[in-house]
Amino acid sequence: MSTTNPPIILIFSGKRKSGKDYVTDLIHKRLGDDTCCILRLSGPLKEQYAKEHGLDFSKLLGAGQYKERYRADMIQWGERMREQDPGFFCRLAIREAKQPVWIISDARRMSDLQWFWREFPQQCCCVRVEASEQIRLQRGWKFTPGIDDAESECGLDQGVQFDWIINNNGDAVLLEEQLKELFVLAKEKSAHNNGQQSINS
Ligand SMILES: Nc1ncnc2c1ncn2[C@@H]1O[C@H](COP(=O)(O)OP(=O)(O)OP(=O)(O)O)[C@@H](O)[C@H]1O
Ligand SMILES: C[C@@](O)(CCOP(=O)(O)O)CC(=O)O
Repeated sequence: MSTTNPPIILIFSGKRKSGKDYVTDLIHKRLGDDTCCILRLSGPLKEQYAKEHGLDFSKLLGAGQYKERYRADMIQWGERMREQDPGFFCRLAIREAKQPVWIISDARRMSDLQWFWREFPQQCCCVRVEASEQIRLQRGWKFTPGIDDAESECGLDQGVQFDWIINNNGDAVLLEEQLKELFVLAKEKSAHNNGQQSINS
């Protein structure tokens, strides 16, 4: 069962190898398991795709090259599912969430944001993770036509007013500095939520 009304949802997006997983893992570690959970829209997608194609789900979740071999096909497979039901992966991703702070680590499409805005109009905070092409190349990114110029990577390039833009070019001090306010906001919201829960109980 999920906490259907979390006080805050941080929705992260960013290009391949911008560091979405790195940054969201850092926030998660800092806030702790009781306060915060990471929800990946690609989690249920990869799980189902792995089952149907006899692949290693845990390797699809990792940061290595394995998932890149299947990325183009996974994108198309996921898009066919989304065409039938745009909220399909969003609903699956949040079903077990119990903590007050939800981190969606991988929004890619306007339809993902629209789903969260519609379901949770007061709680969504959109965060963009950015890194230069040079840094992304160093992290193993290679421009791939059909992926890096398609909706999966470019769907949120325009038309979104991000609440936060995090520069993640590898400077740990700068990253920490940028995350300070986010930590404060998340802690405030979760503390307020705990207060509300003890009033209601
Ligand atoms: N600030 C950082 N300092 C050191 N290493 C980093 C930093 N940010 C990202 N990395 C490393 O770069 C690689 C890519 O980062 P990550 O997997 O977080 O990117 P991503 O945006 O989630 O990529 P993808 O969309 O391909 O899943 C990882 O090996 C990660 O550890
Ligand atoms: C298939 C897909 O979910 C892969 C995402 O993998 P990752 O977040 O880059 O590890 C991308 C998409 O949904 O378009």
